[in-house]
Amino acid sequence: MSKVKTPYSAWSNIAYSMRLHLRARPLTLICCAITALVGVAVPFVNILMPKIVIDKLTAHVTPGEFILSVGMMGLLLAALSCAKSYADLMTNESVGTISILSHLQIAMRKLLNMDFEVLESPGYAKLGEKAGRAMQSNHSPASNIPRVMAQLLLNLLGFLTYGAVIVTVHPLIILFLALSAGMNWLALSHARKIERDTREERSKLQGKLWYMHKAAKEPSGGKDVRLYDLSRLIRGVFHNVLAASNGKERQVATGDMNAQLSDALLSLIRDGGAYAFLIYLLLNDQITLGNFVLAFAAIGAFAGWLSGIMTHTSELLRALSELSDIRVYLDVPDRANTGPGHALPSGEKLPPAITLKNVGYAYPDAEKPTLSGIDLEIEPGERIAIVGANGAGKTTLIKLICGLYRPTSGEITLGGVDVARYNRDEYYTLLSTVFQDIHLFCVDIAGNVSQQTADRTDREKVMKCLELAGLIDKVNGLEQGERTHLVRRVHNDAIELSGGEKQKLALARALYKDAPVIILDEPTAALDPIAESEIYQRYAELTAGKTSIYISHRLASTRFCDRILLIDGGGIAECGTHDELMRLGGKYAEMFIVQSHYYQEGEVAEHENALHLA
Ligand SMILES: Nc1ncnc2c1ncn2[C@@H]1O[C@H](COP(=O)(O)OP(=O)(O)OP(=O)(O)O)[C@@H](O)[C@H]1O
Repeated sequence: MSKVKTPYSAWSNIAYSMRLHLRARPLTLICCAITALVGVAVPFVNILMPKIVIDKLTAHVTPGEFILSVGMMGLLLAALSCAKSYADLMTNESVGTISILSHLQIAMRKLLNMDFEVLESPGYAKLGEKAGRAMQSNHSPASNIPRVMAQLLLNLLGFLTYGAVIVTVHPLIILFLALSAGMNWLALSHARKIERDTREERSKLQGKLWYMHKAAKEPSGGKDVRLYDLSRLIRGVFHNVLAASNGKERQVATGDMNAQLSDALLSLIRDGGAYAFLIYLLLNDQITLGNFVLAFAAIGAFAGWLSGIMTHTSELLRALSELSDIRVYLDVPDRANTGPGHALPSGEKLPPAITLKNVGYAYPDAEKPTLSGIDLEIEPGERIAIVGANGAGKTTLIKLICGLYRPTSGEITLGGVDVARYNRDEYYTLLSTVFQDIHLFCVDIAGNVSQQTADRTDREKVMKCLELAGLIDKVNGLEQGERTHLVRRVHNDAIELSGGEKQKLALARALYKDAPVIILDEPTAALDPIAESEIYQRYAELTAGKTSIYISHRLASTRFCDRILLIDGGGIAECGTHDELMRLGGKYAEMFIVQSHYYQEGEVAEHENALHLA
């Protein structure tokens, strides 16, 4: 998948984030606004108190009036502090969590429904890693946009309020403060530029580190790591990537540190200068003592508001760019037709013909197509076998027929209609498939066969399919029978199936679906010879009244098909019945003869008879 340019403006990201929180919990946004408003009101009342006390004392007001005004201020302060605590608690607890859970929900929906071709592409996986880092922690900037905005608003309000106080004392002070703030902004911009420029590279390096960490946790790879003594090699690679990643992170941290240092230095000069000027004004009777106290406190806090504006602007920009990563990942468009489609052919006894016209397919970023110029007509009810060397393109071809891939050239039709015109999910109802990589779900055996909830599962049919697939003895031997859970990571009482048993379960699943087209990609590769032979003997029964497509490396097992296709050189190199291909004396005949040497003649003949009986 090619790199996607971010199509989202800062405003669009802000609106997106607000909508997300508004939909999930509007109260959180209200609390964010309270945090900003009260966050500035509390310190303001705090700095106003000494001025009021001094003004009242110097004005010699009555004790009653003094207690009333100070008491009112105290009450106001207490009420504001309570509101602030509540709002802070709400925003701290909710904002990150809401963002993560909402994104997880959107991602789940997307991942379960998106085009398989995109899901499988490494480009999309990388987008996912980048987005994952931004959306998985409730401390990540992207998860905290409303909070960062509230903090920015708080600092802006503080800046304006305190600025107004300072301006009323003397406008020159504010000018001086603003000038030094500008210089500070330049230092912070430089730090942010470093962060932005290194972002892509840092993300790639972190992706590699996480990939290696994830791979180290996989028991399947763990075998090879131990038996081939790979740990030193892997640690070496990991160490190099880690060093490169640390280098980049240090670059960013140095930029941040320089910005902080310059902030501290400038604050010192700025505040020192402003205080000196204020003392000069007081000594020359140009301001009252009350205003001196107020402005003195305001100048001290003003620096905090200024650096708050800069820090939170910078954080917001970073959060918005992280949010773009998340949105790019979640918004990858689907090409498949998920809306209303052409009506599926119905009423026919047999499934409709599947036709491939000059079909070609190149994997994303591949130098040359894996398949090209494929012309094929699969007749209704025909039994097709696909054979060929490793990597010839057999699985790719069936994924094209399944609609999991879209041809990069040519067209595939079902009943004369381009399959892209059917609604994707309706088209999938026509297919029962067993692929080489079998995925079991964390439900019971019956649910894994029916792919339905327990109340919608036909248990009798499940048992029948398990019997046809050769798994019934195993299931009957289990204490909980077909109600036994699978996937031990999820259920403590689950059982683990062997490779061959998984394959039988996948076949039972395909049989339960009972779709008009059955597609099997090496469905017996992990089966023992007796189980494999039983499947061959039942093949006619299993595929009766259906179109079937069957990939196998066991050439003897493909002889019971109506037609055998040999895939070679990116196309159909040979096509015909077993006898026709043997007479042709081409690659199929060569492969068959080589393979048959490993079987005793009698065994092959016996096998052949069994298949013809089926
Ligand atoms: N997801 C993918 N991305 C890129 N290239 C792929 C992908 N899947 C397969 N290929 C490439 O396409 C070619 C055909 O692969 P395919 O899986 O269709 O072969 P096959 O004939 O089924 O092989 P086997 O007999 O080993 O199962 C191979 O060279 C493989 O490297």
